Amino acid sequence: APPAGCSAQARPCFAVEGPGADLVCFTLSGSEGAGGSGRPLPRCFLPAPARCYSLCVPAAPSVPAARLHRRLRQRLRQGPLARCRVLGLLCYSAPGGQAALEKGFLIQDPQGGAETERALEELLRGQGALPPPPPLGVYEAGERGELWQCLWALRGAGGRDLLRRARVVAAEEPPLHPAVPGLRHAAVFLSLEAARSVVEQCTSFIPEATAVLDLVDKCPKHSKKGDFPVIVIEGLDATGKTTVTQSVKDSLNALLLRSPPACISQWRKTFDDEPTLIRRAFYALGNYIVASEIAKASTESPVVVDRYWHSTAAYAIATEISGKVQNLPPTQHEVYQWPEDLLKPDLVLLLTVSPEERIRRLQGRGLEKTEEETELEANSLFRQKVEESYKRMENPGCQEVDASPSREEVLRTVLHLIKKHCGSL
Ligand SMILES: Nc1ncnc2c1ncn2[C@@H]1O[C@H](COP(=O)(O)OP(=O)(O)O)[C@@H](O)[C@H]1O
Ligand SMILES: Nc1ccn([C@@H]2O[C@H](COP(=O)(O)OP(=O)(O)O)[C@@H](O)[C@H]2O)c(=O)n1
Repeated sequence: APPAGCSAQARPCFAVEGPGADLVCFTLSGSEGAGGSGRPLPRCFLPAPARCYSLCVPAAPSVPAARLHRRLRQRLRQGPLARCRVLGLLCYSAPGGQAALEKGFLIQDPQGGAETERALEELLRGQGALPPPPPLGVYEAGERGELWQCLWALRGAGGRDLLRRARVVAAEEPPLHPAVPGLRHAAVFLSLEAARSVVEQCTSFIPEATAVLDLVDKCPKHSKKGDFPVIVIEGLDATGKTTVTQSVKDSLNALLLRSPPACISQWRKTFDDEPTLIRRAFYALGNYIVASEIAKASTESPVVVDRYWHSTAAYAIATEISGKVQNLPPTQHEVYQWPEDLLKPDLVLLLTVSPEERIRRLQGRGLEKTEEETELEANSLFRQKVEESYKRMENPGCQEVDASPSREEVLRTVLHLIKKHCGSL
């Protein structure tokens, strides 16, 4: 009979987000003989003496859960745990299942030994009761080389209870990346209210959140565009957005705006240090503030905007969806749609350059790099996912401009496209 707590219906699947592009997937099987026969175990479980552990917290768009996940990630880099390798882990339902997504970590301890397990237990006990700390998954080899997961609930005072013991069996990669269904609530906010409510939950521990909300609430709702054209310039870092927006401003006598707007950019660092849920909500609200600036300015002159909604969505999607470009939500997915309550520009141009040219320009500029920019350089997959997400945006979509030629030529192309779409200026 299957061990207690492990029924066929409640069978979670796991995807390990390895450093490679693939999701390494496994599931749990109740009975010893069932499933997986002949298929190799997922390669993320290293052979003895190495040991593996797992921790998962709900991926529901909740501020406390998002902060618990981030706290655990930070703590897993410290003390005796620093010698472990930590990989991202997503726990999702088998096809047809109803379980909500959980996000966590697969912890590989290359040396094995009791110290790591003790440190993990201490770490979990130190997290307090709210939200409840996740159970600890411990993986151990059976007599015939098969692998078992023991799921332990830790008692606050010490000791632990076995929740279930189940065999680990290799599984197919799911047809859709497990993070895709939750994206719209966890990272891409499709209305002012959705983003606002996340930032509102942060006011008790991020004082700047109140200031951001005050600014947002001062903006007129549903700002309408004036009669002058509004042109947005998008693209990866160092593709020439600053250069192009400045020249377009001079050529058209336009007003130049940027997202996030100046009035909240002093708080960027604070929000960039927060988990995705909070960080992306901050940038989303920035766009609504910019919208009210665009509405006002476009009654008086053309407006050119350096980054806007498409940047917020594309970076959010690309950071949340691990692995290869094929893991992105399919075209026409809701996360590629413009929020209905956000002022739409007349034209969005996406500047693209080859990866080599972009790195040349980054080095030429010689400014300090943000963590995300460094990651972009190190991880060309991430760069490809940002660019592909930009290209999938709809209503309005992005019109691509090859920004590799000289500054003068790029400007000529951009002005030509503006003229074509927005008529005489
Ligand atoms: N068409 C171009 N050809 C060569 N270098 C360029 C061109 N456009 C911009 N640059 C240079 O590349 C670097 C990045 O450009 P920038 O406009 O700051 O990009 P972004 O605002 O997209 O980060 C700057 O040093 C800039 O002078
Ligand atoms: N509208 C915006 C603008 C920036 N961002 C975030 O800010 C980062 C890039 O901003 P940046 O100021 O470094 O961009 P550059 O203008 O320097 O190219 C992206 O990685 C996004 O995470 C956003 O989410 N939404």
